[in-house]
Amino acid sequence: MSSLWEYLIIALALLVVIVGGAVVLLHGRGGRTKELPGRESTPQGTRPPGAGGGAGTDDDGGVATLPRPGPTTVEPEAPVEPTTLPEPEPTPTLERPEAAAGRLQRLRARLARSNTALGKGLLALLSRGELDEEAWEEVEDTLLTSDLGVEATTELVDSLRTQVKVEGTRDEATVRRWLRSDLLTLVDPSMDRSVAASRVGTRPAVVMVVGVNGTGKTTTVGKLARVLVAEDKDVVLGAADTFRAAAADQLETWGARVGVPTVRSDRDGADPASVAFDAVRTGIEVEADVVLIDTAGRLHTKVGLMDELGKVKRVVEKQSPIDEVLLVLDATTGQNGLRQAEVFSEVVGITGVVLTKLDGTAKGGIVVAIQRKLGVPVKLVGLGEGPDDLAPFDPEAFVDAIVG
Ligand SMILES: Nc1nc2c(ncn2[C@@H]2O[C@H](COP(=O)(O)OP(=O)(O)OP(=O)(O)O)[C@@H](O)[C@H]2O)c(=O)[nH]1
Repeated sequence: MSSLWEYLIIALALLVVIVGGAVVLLHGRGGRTKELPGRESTPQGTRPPGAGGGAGTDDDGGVATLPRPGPTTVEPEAPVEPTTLPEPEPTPTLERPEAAAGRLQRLRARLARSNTALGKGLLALLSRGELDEEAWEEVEDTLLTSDLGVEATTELVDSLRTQVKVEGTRDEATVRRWLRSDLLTLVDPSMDRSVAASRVGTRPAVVMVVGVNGTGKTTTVGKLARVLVAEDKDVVLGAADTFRAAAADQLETWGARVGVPTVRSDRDGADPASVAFDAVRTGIEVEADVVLIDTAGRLHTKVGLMDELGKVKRVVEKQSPIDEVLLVLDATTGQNGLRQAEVFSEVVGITGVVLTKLDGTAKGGIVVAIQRKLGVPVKLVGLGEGPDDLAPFDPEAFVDAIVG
């Protein structure tokens, strides 16, 4: 009897060992999945947005079911492909911007398209048979609609009246000559229209670009960088428009196309003064020729925003003087542009004007009105949305485009 018990105990012990071994084996194969470093596990019951129910996941996010394998077929062995190295990443080719000189000649047609109407209208009026008071009033009206301003219009009409009286002849060629010469005097070719873009002693030149919303500031900074790169300048861009979310990206893209670095903050709404400060510091460190600072568009009537602009300027000046403050004005806004110019000038002291969107307006007379009001020259004009559609302002080419 006791030997029967002994056999039973031994058999039980063997059973325990066999079952235990089987459990350990099964667990070791399928119980744990190693997480790839850096891959995040998705909390149960949640799914990243846009992730569909792929293999292994049912649409309700419940129990995963794997697709059933079909009948096993033995595939013939695939021929071994010769190993090819991956194609090297192409080096981004930098664009070569068009030289600045002569751009206005190329863009003259765009200027002329809208402004020759003015020139033609004037020529037709002036060379017509009888120049009575009514005709002179028409000349005045035509000039006023071009945004030349009352003062400049009066001067021009007076001068033309005198010439008609003194010389008598009024054939078209003569009248065109008068008009060209008088307009040129008003536009004032003697003004210095160069943009400060060369190192001053041991530091880069610093240019700040300001203006109301949507006038084309960011675009202008990008285009100006191209003008300067074409002149072999080393440029650094500062994205101090931290208000409009896409402005820094937009500026960075402009810079990258011509190999120009952009200093920016990754945070929307960052302090624009500190970005501007960093940009100038970078410009000093990398020994750039010029630092161009883009600022957020702001209404000249908002005191708080104008104060902020004053602060940007003061903070930059703790590190380096600002050599140029360019006011970007949309030529199509007409007389309101003059008021903007006055206020910006009071707050940050404008040294030059960039007149954008001159391609879409017959109001070229604003050039004269602004220069007179502020005493600062129009230095650059925007004549389209193309990357090289910003040209140094050339008074002669401008007047020629008007009088034909
Ligand atoms: N036709 C034409 N369009 C221009 C010219 N300059 C700029 N633009 C366009 O004007 C629009 C506004 O330009 P942005 O550079 O974004 O203006 P911004 O002043 O930086 O705008 P905010 O940052 O909102 O103040 C864009 O669509 C430009 O392509 C120009 O000379 N001619």
